[in-house]
Order: sequence, then C-alpha cells, then structure tokens
Amino acid sequence: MSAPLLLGTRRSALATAQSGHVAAALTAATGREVELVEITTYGDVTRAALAQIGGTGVFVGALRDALLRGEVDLAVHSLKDLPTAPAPGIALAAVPLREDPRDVLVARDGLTLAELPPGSRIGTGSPRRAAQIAALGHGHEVVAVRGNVDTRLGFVSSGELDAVVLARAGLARLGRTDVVTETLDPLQLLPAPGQGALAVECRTDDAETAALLAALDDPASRLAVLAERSLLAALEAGCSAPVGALAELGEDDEGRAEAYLRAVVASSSGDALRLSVTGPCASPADARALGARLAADLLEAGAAELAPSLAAAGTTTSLDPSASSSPLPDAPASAHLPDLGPLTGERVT
Ligand SMILES: NCc1[nH]cc(CCC(=O)O)c1CC(=O)O
Repeated sequence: MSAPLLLGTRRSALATAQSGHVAAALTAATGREVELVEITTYGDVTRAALAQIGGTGVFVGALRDALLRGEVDLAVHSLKDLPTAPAPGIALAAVPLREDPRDVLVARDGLTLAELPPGSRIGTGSPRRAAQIAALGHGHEVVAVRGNVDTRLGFVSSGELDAVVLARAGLARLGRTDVVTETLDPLQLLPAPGQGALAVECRTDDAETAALLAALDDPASRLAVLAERSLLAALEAGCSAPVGALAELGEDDEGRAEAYLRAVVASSSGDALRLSVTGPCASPADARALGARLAADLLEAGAAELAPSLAAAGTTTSLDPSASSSPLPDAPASAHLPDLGPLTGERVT
C-alpha cells in the first residue's frame, strides 16, 4: 500500500467542499487514498477588504508554499482566484470538468434583477459584478460586502440587503442552489475568467503525483479557461479587475473545435465595453491566440481608457500570443492529456 496523498486546503466551507470533491474523484480514478490537510491563509484571518491585501492571490500563496515545502502533494484552488503570473515550481496538473460558470442572484422574495426596484441594495465585493450591474441601468445601489458564502447569504435573509450576487458553482458545490432566485444570463453579467473551474496543482518535479492527477483533467475545460485567462493576462488585469470573460467551445461546419469567446471591460461609472470573437480552439496555442486577439480588439476599442486599472495595457499588448506571458502554467510534461472529448453545452443550464 502506498501512503495517502496529502491535499492542502483552506478551511472555508467552499474550499473544503471543493477539496473533498477532488479527493473523492482522485480516489475513484486511481485507487489512491487522499488525506485533507488544512492550511490557514492570511486571507482567512484578516477582515481587511480583499483589494487592500492584494486580491485573492493571498489565498493561493499559502497553499503553494505548503506544496513547495513538501508538506502536501497537491492543492486545489478556484481557478478564477489564481493570479495570471506563472508560479515557479508549480504545475497545473488538472483542470477538472468545469461547473456552470455563471453568476446568480439571491434576492429577497424570489425576485429577479429586473424585478428589483430602483434603489435596491445589491451586495458584491467584485468590481466586475458591481460595474456590470451598474451598466444594466436598473438604478440599483451596489454595496461592497465580503465574507464567505454563508455570511453573504445572511445579508439577504436578515433584510440588510435586497440581494447578493454569487458564483453558481460555489453554491452548487455547497449544495445550496435552492437559494438562487435568478441565474444571470452572460448577456447581462459575464462571469470572471475561469469561474466555475478548479485548478489542481502539484510540484513541477513531482512526476508521480502529476501522472495521477492527469486522470482528472478535462481538456475542453482547460482550453476554455486558457482562452479566458489569456485575455485577462493580455489586458494586464488581475483577478479583481472589472473584466468578465466566457469561452464556449463547439465545432465549426467541418467539425473542427472552435470557441466563442466573449468579454466585457466595465467602468465603475456604468459604462461597459463588450466584444466577442470566434476562432479555432483545438490546442493551447489556439486558445491563447483567441484570448490575445480579443484583448487587442478591446484595447483598440478603448478598454484602457474605460478602466484605467488596466495599467499601460495599450502599449504592451501584441497580437502575437507568444509575446504575452503564460496565464496558466502548462501541464507537466509527464501528464498525458487525452484528446478533446465531446464538447458539452449541457453543464451551462
Ligand atoms: N471570489 C471568491 C470565490 N472564488 C471562487 C468562488 C466560487 C467558485 C468558482 O467560481 O469556481 C467564489 C465565490 C463567489 O464568487 O461567489
């Protein structure tokens, strides 16, 4: 019997649910036992606003440190929380089948966004969500909130807020989709790049764990999030930037893999710039090129002027995808990634 694999996880209910899900899938696929190891991160112990402590990257750093020190063999993150900069020594060993990437509304009295009267107070800590809600023009007031999923839901049940906006995937993993009053169409609210996907990481030099984790990889999900995050990286925008993106995979008339990539850059004053591209998406190079192309289109249309936090983006972005840094680490060379499976539209229900 080999020793159990050690999976580093944050202690929050969502992190534990995600880690438990990956642990069970890994045991089912490989027969190896997996043990969860709780890691406390700075983001878990401070009450400062996320934007002040450097964004969601703070959650990721502590898990990666534990991985690099050899205290754990793998770590599971919400992929949308990963910084776009590559992490030396860390491999993205698997992107499991993505959950529904959309945002949802949890509102009082079963209301939808359009039914909430002007002046309604909607809670979110995300500049991307805040800006897109403002851009819809319903006259809602966006209130900055933070805290875990239960805390946010509590603001609505207590009557303190009229609604909150959350990722559907997080609620699904917690078994709480019963509280959803509207699943928001990406035409109204584009999700964060990578939303709904998990990232399973191991050390670059740990070929044994990488080979086991490859069993969990869903190549179509990996390509979709790679296109979305290539766009984010080319805009030089971090995970708290007002940028939404969604890649949907399908086939062209000749049966070749292609992707429809949409993105929005929003300003806090309620302007939003939306563009989309469709192009081949059969390989990581294709996915990167698609993201870079849409980023260049957005910049040409004035994205940097609209959202000045996209620092100096206009001067450095190039149409050449190899010119931008890799927004997702490559799979370890030892991991065999199967061909693109059937491309589902189904999980977006
Ligand atoms: N920002 C925190 C965060 N990171 C990942 C999720 C949900 C799960 C996911 O998107 O994969 C959430 C909560 C939320 O945005 O509602």
